[in-house]
Amino acid sequence: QPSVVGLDGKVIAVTPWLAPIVWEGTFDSFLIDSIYKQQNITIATTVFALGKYTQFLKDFLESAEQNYFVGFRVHYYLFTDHPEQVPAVKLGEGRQLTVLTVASSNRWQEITLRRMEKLEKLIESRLVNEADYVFSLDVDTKFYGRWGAESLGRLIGVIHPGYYQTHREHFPYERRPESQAHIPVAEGDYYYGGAVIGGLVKDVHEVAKTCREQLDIDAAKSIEAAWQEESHLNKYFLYNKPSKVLSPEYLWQDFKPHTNEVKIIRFSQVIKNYAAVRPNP
Ligand SMILES: CC(=O)N[C@H]1[C@@H](OP(=O)(O)OP(=O)(O)OC[C@H]2O[C@@H](n3ccc(=O)[nH]c3=O)[C@H](O)[C@@H]2O)O[C@H](CO)[C@H](O)[C@@H]1O
Ligand SMILES: [Mn+2]
Repeated sequence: QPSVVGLDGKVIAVTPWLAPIVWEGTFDSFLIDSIYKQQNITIATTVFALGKYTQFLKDFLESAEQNYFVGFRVHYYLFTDHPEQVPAVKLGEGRQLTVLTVASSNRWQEITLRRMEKLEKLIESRLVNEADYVFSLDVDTKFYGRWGAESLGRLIGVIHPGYYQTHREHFPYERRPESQAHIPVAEGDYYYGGAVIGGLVKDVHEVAKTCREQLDIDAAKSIEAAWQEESHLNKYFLYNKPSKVLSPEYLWQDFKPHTNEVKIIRFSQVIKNYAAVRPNP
């Protein structure tokens, strides 16, 4: 199992398959932005806000405008069942937001896992023509620090902040062999968070399509993986390694105390009252 933090307490900045792990101090932000700016790219960003999760949109969008790909062309695609609740947030130059209305659901598990299918279809219908890169992000989040072109690459996953020092036997992977998301106990590199998926449009399409197909096979057998699409994403990344891995700086949790290795918190899950925001327990 690859380490994320060494025995000396220093962070590890490369995976065993030679993909960078992005940490503060490993890149020159000005240089890396200027390289990608020359390519005149568009970064599509999908975000879902169904039911009571529309309450997270204002902070998500406002903090993204301050921190997320500042100076780049960013196109948010916002899926919601309450288009009237989308807040008016002033966007910077070159940035736009498209609201896409979707059906409501009374199960949070269904909402989160259906994102794969919606992402797959959106890429087919629009993103192939409208964007170069795409990120799918959780909405119950806030940006606190820079998130720029250092995060770009062919296929991007993020190390979940809750498990970066956990032995893989204890990762919450799906363990039932009947599920397509099954990962045996002696396998696994990292535990990736479902809150961030990114990369080239074509490569993210492959992730979304594969996970949607695997979710469908499970559903036909009435199996739902331990952490829904996150479990299927972890399975996908085990056999299709990300070309770049984002450190937990790119996915923190507000309730987690700061640690020495994480020098900057860039993106973090806000504290939420699950019972109050989700449609079902
Ligand atoms: C930090 C992290 O990696 N979080 C993952 C984790 O729990 P989380 O507790 O972060 O899941 P969550 O409740 O935030 O749901 C994921 C996302 O689905 C959307 N949503 C969900 C419920 C709802 O009523 N309305 C709505 O819009 C919303 O965009 C939300 O951000 O596991 C989930 C699958 O079980 C997802 O893989 C999440 O990405
Ligand atoms: Mn979340």
